[in-house]
Amino acid sequence: MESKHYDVFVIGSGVAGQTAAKICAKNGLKVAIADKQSFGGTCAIRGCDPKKVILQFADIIKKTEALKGLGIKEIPKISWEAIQGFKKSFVDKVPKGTEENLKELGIDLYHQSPKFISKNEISVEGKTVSADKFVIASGLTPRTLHFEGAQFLKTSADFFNLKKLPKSATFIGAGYVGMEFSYLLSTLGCKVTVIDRGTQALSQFDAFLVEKLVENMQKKGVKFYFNSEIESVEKLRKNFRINFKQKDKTNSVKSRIVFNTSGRVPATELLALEKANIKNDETGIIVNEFLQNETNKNVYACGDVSSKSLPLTPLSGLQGYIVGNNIVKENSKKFTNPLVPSVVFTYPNLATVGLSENEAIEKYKNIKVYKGNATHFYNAKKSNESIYAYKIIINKRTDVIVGAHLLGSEANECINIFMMAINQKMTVSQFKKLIFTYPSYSSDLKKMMKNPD
Ligand SMILES: Cc1cc2nc3c(=O)[nH]c(=O)nc-3n(C[C@H](O)[C@H](O)[C@H](O)COP(=O)(O)OP(=O)(O)OC[C@H]3O[C@@H](n4cnc5c(N)ncnc54)[C@H](O)[C@@H]3O)c2cc1C
Ligand SMILES: NC(=O)c1ccc[n+]([C@@H]2O[C@H](COP(=O)([O-])OP(=O)(O)OC[C@H]3O[C@@H](n4cnc5c(N)ncnc54)[C@H](O)[C@@H]3O)[C@@H](O)[C@H]2O)c1
Repeated sequence: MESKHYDVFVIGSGVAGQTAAKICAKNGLKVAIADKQSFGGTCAIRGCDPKKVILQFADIIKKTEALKGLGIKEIPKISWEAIQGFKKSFVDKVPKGTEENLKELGIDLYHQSPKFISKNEISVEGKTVSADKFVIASGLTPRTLHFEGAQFLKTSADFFNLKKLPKSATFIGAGYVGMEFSYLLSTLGCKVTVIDRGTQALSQFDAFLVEKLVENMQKKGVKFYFNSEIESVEKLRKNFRINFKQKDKTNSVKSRIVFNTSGRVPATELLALEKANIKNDETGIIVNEFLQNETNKNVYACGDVSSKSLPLTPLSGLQGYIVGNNIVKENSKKFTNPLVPSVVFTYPNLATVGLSENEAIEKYKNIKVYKGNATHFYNAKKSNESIYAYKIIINKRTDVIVGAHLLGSEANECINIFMMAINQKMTVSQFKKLIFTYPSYSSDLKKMMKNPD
């Protein structure tokens, strides 16, 4: 077998792997990167970016629906084929652009999953390749479900390749992916069912706001089943029948397509980590504050696959940057959990940053909560929005803002203002002294902190 040696071998060409690889190459190291799929990673090809291209059409429908009869005569009709074509115009460029970019930096590319064969060797494309350092940045992959008929389930990656809009769809899992896609399909006219084993959708988000979002989707015809365990999926002539147990009651729904949106797990299965003594568990590759594996110090992990990650793009980029720097200048940077805002791109969006109400009680004991509906605010009224709500958490002793949770059409942008306020440890009175543009949604944030709950 042919053999080769690199200073750094990176597994995975998403934002985390690319960032680490580029830093190493720019600092004169001999670098290779392998991906088993098209180069570019989840966010750019099968995640955030193509999703946002498609979602904006659903958002336009929602906005115009609210203004129908108030100036809008007809709700725009969409062409799924044209939307997919527009989305493709972004996605199709990614693999070639990514590869060219990496090659220009002198990085060697491999198009296969490598397998570790020893602590510092892998086998890939028929070669034995050794390296001084390895970076594992292989991301997450959909969780495998184990009931009868699970082979019929589609994944989020399949969603992006739907040739036509299904008449009906079922989502197993009401997390980020299940909620964003069910909002999208239901708005475009598909009959949607969502089944989750938990007690609520989006368990990481504030229950008061999630309930409002779910109620709103229910009003638009989305059916939700919580506390439900799937028993089997049967293939019928045109449809699938999804059989599930809700508490002790057996139930079933039929739909044209069924998506597994039950979460994503670390993509490590193909790597034969045990051959290199790389400790991992269900949270991913176990790493220390330098994002270095403790059982094999020549291995770093960054992005979704690292045990210290939250699966969000900005965090993957940050971790890739830290790993790149720690390889170039031995362990010069520590990963300390930054404040990470997050948003579910339904309409309205659901956004969060900082502490939840319970976390704040645990940490500070005495807290103040500003909570309520903002549908009477001018911004909501002028767009005839029927859902706009908030919960903002304050440390009562210091008056410092410690958490913010927003449900509104511009929550995805407004949450960043709270991210900065929390980062700066701003008090409510300092926040209220700032001048914001008017009548912007950000100016509503000051109004939200008027009367504590
Ligand atoms: C549908 C969807 C929507 C999302 N929307 C958002 C959003 O709006 N905002 C946000 O912040 N985040 C979003 N995310 C999460 C975001 O996409 C990830 O956090 C981010 O892409 C992780 O980057 P990464 O580099 O760690 O991993 P990835 O981008 O997943 O890259 C990992 C790469 O490794 C490759 N790989 C895997 N196994 C192997 C192997 N054995 N050998 C070789 N290569 C391998 C994969 O093919 C992939 O290219 C979304 C995710 C999904 C699925
Ligand atoms: N807007 C965004 O930033 C965005 C969008 C999509 C994904 N993401 C990232 O990707 C990650 C994965 O998202 P996701 O939606 O795949 O997972 P998730 O963890 O957000 O949600 C999974 C849901 O499936 C349910 N579930 C699990 N097993 C089940 C079963 N057997 N039957 C029924 N329900 C089951 C869980 O209770 C949960 O509600 C997220 O954590 C997020 O960080 C982010």
